[in-house]
Amino acid sequence: MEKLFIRGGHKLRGRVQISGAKNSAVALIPAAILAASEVVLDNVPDISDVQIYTEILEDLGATVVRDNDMLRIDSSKMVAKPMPNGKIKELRASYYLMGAMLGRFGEATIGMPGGCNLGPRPIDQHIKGFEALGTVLSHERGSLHLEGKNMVGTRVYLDVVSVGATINIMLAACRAKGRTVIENAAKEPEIIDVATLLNAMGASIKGAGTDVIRIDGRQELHSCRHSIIPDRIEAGTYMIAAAATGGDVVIDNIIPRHLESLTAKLREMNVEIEEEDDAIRVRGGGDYVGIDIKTLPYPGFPTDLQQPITALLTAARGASIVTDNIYQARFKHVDHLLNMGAKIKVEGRSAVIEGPTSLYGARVTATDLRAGAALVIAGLMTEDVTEISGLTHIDRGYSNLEEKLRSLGAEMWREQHIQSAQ
Ligand SMILES: CC(=O)N[C@H]1[C@@H](OP(=O)(O)OP(=O)(O)OC[C@H]2O[C@@H](n3ccc(=O)[nH]c3=O)[C@H](O)[C@@H]2O)O[C@H](CO)[C@@H](O)[C@@H]1O
Ligand SMILES: C=C(OP(=O)(O)O)C(=O)O
Repeated sequence: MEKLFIRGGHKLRGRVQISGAKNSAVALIPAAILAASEVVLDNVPDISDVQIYTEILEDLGATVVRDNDMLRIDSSKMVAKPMPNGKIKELRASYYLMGAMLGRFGEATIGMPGGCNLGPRPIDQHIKGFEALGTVLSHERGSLHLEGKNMVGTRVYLDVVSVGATINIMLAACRAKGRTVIENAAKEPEIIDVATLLNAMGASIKGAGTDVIRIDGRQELHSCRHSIIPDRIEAGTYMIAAAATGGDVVIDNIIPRHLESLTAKLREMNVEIEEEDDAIRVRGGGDYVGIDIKTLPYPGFPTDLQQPITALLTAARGASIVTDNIYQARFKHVDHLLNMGAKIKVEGRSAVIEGPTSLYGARVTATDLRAGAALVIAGLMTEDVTEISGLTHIDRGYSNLEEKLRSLGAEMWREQHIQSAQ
């Protein structure tokens, strides 16, 4: 088992380059199979979710070649084999193979997706969309079988604003006959990125980024090359880390507009922020005041930054209340922050943070991806050593985390530990 050690007490300084977005990459890779020819993606992050996705496509007969941050996906020899659990369970975004395989082959047999355990994560809205398009669903030995050889465009109203359902329905609808309209669609930048790729492949998608998306189905999609948008959650994590250490960091290769909700909240706390065209400079170290945060679908405050900002709020004067309106159980990081000296109470969907407290090093575990990010930030805030296990979660979503943080002055290293037999 690998562990990450962080010796805190260093102010982060310098510039950091943000990688391509995880939540785009894991949708664009399956989207690429809608063309039975080569699709090239640039700015692909070096994260385990991408690696596992690559292996899933290879298991299905595709050829995937990685060259630094470029990925060539040739799915011309791909076949519609069943995809039982195993790798499918290792990430959330494997659910996109439902829409993508339906679009490409008119059928899919797939196990249930995994991803971070944040409380219930149903996929009823994905299913609602597939059924509305004329897909017939059945259960086969723990897998879901979708049969949709004659999908016909239709109107789908999402009862819950869902990133995954919006993208999944878009993927299937690209190959359905006629027009599909998704109402109450999610508006996240990653959805625009997927629509941009699909349109470059010959699809006709209008309205991505608004809550009504219109898709006119096409018989065939073709090759193209596409560069993935910057990861706003990775960028936000570095912004918070810069503020948390009282540092001075320029976060490069980003779209500042995608981070407006975080920028506004950091300013409210008294963090100094300057926006440039494709960069943000964060200068910390002032007298931070406690604030309230409510997570919401985009353009609201992202749930994926709720855990990292909770670590920072331990340094703010007074009480802060962080409410997660998207996931009811996204508070597993709190117990570990308590072990590091934080004063936090979880009440229902909210965490109430009393500050300022001085955090100290402890042995903690990343229970999920952004819990891991919160603990890394907390570790940077201490004056001593923090030992973090559960690194497979962190590796799902952060490209070269240690390398990037070390280049900003952090002191951190990984060690292999043999697990003792109990
Ligand atoms: C791979 C990926 O892109 N993951 C992101 C995606 O997850 P994911 O696509 O799973 O999240 P959704 O936007 O679908 O979920 C939003 C809310 O809707 C609920 N829901 C969702 C679908 C459904 O069929 N029924 C239903 O009730 C979920 O339980 C949740 O409460 O968006 C989340 C919300 O921004 C982010 O935290 C994740 O990082
Ligand atoms: C929840 C997340 O990821 P996933 O949906 O892939 O589990 C995340 O990126 O914070």
